[in-house]
Amino acid sequence: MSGQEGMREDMHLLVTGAFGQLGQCLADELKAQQIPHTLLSRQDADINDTVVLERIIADKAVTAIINAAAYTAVDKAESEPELAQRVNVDGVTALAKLSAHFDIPLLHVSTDYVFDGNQQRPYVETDAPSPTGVYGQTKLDGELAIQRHATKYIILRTAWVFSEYGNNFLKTMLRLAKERDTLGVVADQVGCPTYAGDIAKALIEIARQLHRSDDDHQAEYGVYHYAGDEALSWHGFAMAIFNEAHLKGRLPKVPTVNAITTEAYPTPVKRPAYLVLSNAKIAKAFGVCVSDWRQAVSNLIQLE
Ligand SMILES: NC(=O)C1=CN([C@@H]2O[C@H](COP(=O)(O)OP(=O)(O)OC[C@H]3O[C@@H](n4cnc5c(N)ncnc54)[C@H](O)[C@@H]3O)[C@@H](O)[C@H]2O)C=CC1
Repeated sequence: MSGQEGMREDMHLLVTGAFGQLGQCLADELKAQQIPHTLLSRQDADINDTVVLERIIADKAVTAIINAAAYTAVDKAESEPELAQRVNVDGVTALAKLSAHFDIPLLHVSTDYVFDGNQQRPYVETDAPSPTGVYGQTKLDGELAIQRHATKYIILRTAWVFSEYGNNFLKTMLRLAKERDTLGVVADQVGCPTYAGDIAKALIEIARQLHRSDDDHQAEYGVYHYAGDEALSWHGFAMAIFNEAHLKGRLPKVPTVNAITTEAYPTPVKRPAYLVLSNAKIAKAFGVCVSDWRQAVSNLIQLE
């Protein structure tokens, strides 16, 4: 557990799941912006542990919760649905109840996988969810639990998250490119790469705006989409990474990347074919910048 005190107004943000990919980007950003906060990893406090969380929220005078904790193993969830349910539904329900109890906003992160990807246009927040696997279903059930138990909430659905932390597509591709001359990458699934650092910035900016909003009725609580500003296939994403790494002198040779089909790369959960999230609602409500993922890729490769 760690925190910072007294740098800016009386806002104090509690981050759960603080040692995940997004959690670590939130930690970096909160420190950089000198915003008072408390970081809780799973070891510090399980999101199901209401008694511990209640004490921390009261002791620290927390003004909003940002939940970056989740069960995120999309395929594994098919064989351990109880575990996914415990975190993504039961734990999120506990946080929603705490949000209501303390009358503080809950900013929660959800996924594009609440949709089936069968639509031919970008998904807006009012499109009907239709998850294709256990992970997506538990994330949707978590959203519904928040809507049932809390009134001050932001549910931010995002997609294809990458960063300097944890395991993600960017890191996997850079590793594979150093090991192999030829790769096969799926070319018939389209989505929006999103830098976790940009999600962190967006969440903090929203928390700040909600905190400043004197009149709760003006606060734009609800469901939002937030994803990268340009959609492309995994194959296109891999090529963008390799070309940038090569340009920056971090990859001597761009490997041959064969475009393969979803059928040729079967996974326990069938991935959506076209899952593009519209950022229009969040841009209008909070004025946050969409994630410029190409810039983020370039910055991260520089750090390699
Ligand atoms: N990674 C991706 O591509 C995408 C992620 N998302 C969502 O973004 C959010 C953040 O994802 P990542 O940072 O990539 O995930 P991650 O798997 O890197 O981090 C999740 C963190 O939650 C913690 N956690 C798990 N169960 C917990 C519990 N019971 N109590 C407290 N902490 C617990 C884990 O220890 C881990 O540190 C999640 O809500 C995820 O569903 C949405 C779309 C795509």
